[in-house]
Amino acid sequence: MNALAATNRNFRHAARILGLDSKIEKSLLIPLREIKVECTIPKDDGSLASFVGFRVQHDNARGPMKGGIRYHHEVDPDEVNALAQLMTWKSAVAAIPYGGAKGGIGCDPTELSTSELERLTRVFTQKIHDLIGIHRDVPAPDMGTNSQVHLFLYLYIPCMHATFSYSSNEQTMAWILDEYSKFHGHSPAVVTGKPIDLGGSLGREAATGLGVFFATEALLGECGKSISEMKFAIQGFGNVGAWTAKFIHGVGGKVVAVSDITGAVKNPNGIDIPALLKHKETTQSLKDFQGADAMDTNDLLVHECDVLIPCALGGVLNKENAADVKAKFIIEAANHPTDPEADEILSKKGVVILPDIYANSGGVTVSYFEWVQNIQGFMWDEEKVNCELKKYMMKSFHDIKAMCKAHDCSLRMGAFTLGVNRVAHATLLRGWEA
Ligand SMILES: NC(=O)C1=CN([C@@H]2O[C@H](COP(=O)(O)OP(=O)(O)OC[C@H]3O[C@@H](n4cnc5c(N)ncnc54)[C@H](O)[C@@H]3O)[C@@H](O)[C@H]2O)C=CC1
Ligand SMILES: O=C(O)CCC(=O)C(=O)O
Repeated sequence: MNALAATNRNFRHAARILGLDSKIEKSLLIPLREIKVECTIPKDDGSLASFVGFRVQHDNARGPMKGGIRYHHEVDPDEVNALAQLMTWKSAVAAIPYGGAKGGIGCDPTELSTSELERLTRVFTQKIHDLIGIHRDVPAPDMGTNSQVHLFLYLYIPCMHATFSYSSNEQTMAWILDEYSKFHGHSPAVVTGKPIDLGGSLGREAATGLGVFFATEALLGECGKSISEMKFAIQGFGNVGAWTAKFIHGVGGKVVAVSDITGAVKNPNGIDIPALLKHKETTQSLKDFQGADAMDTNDLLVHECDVLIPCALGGVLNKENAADVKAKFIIEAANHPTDPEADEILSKKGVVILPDIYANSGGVTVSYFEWVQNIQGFMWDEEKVNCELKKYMMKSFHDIKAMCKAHDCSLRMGAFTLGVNRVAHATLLRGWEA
């Protein structure tokens, strides 16, 4: 089932549980605006290349629209539409004053040079700059816009030509900020997840992983268990996967398997995550890591473990593999990793699934803190950011549990009913339902 059909199905199920009026149900389902732009850039070899970019602005009843921008070869309008809708419910679940949006460009960022990526990002920003804005739509990082970009500074010193290399994880957001500011004046709050030197927030880089960690702790605690007694398998070792693994390893949780696009590794006694991070940083790959055995990447999702954390693509858990999943808990750090058919199979097996619109909401929550700091012109310290994040994650977990109790439903429907109800209420208060 495609991402949009799956998201719509979950929304309709929640609308039924809440007994929403059909007019308001329809108005919440249809996105406010769908933008499609062609971005043509000169490649480094002088040839021209065109890429299609999307920004879907789903809903703004609760505030400016908010959501990441993804660079991936599989980006398509339906998927961006689904991800934008998920952002609306996610912001509402987290109780932050935003609506939902998402963007993407159909490209393989690993095939583009740094200067080609910069040109592409700037052209995309030129095409959408009048439709985004501090109080309108605030982009952020997502898959492929988090990765390290290496910038080379050439510094000429007499008798010596020295090359200095600088790398940044937040470079894509810095380019968007710079390009947008050419049209509208310096506007740090137009984008979040940007470098600290340009007004980024301390703690934003780790925030989604830290939020996943707090969410996991809350769920396991509710079941009388703790992270330190559990075995984890993690799919994806980018921004979200790597930080999640680091936090889990930090409190004694055993990460027994990790995969990314380059391969997969396993160790039943637990992988040394700091060593794996160092290996990845040096080689850009999980291959040839000495502290674990190589395994087939396709086996990661069905690997022997207590807790499975997908941190990469959508739709990875489906009717083909759901019956073989060994984990008792699934924490959805990725967006829509579980399609509805898999959801049904896993639920019948008694697997507890913590849904994406709660589990990965740490990223957008700290994006909100970043936006607030930019608007206030006052920077928080990292301890304040992390303490506030914990408070938000705990509060929404309890709010979701209350919905589950009230409607006798799964955690996914608890989160969906919580989010949809808050957006429906804001819509009614504004008088938009007609
Ligand atoms: N970055 C953020 O703040 C947030 C991200 N998310 C979601 O988390 C997921 C991951 O995002 P990021 O970590 O930011 O992206 P990223 O680009 O930093 O990392 C993605 C990771 O997935 C791996 N990957 C790609 N295809 C794979 C495959 N077929 N098998 C195994 N691994 C594969 C990549 O190698 C990389 O390690 C996405 O679903 C994203 O929408 C959700 C909330 C916030
Ligand atoms: O940080 C943000 O504003 C949005 C992050 C995002 O795209 C997501 O939660 O899926």
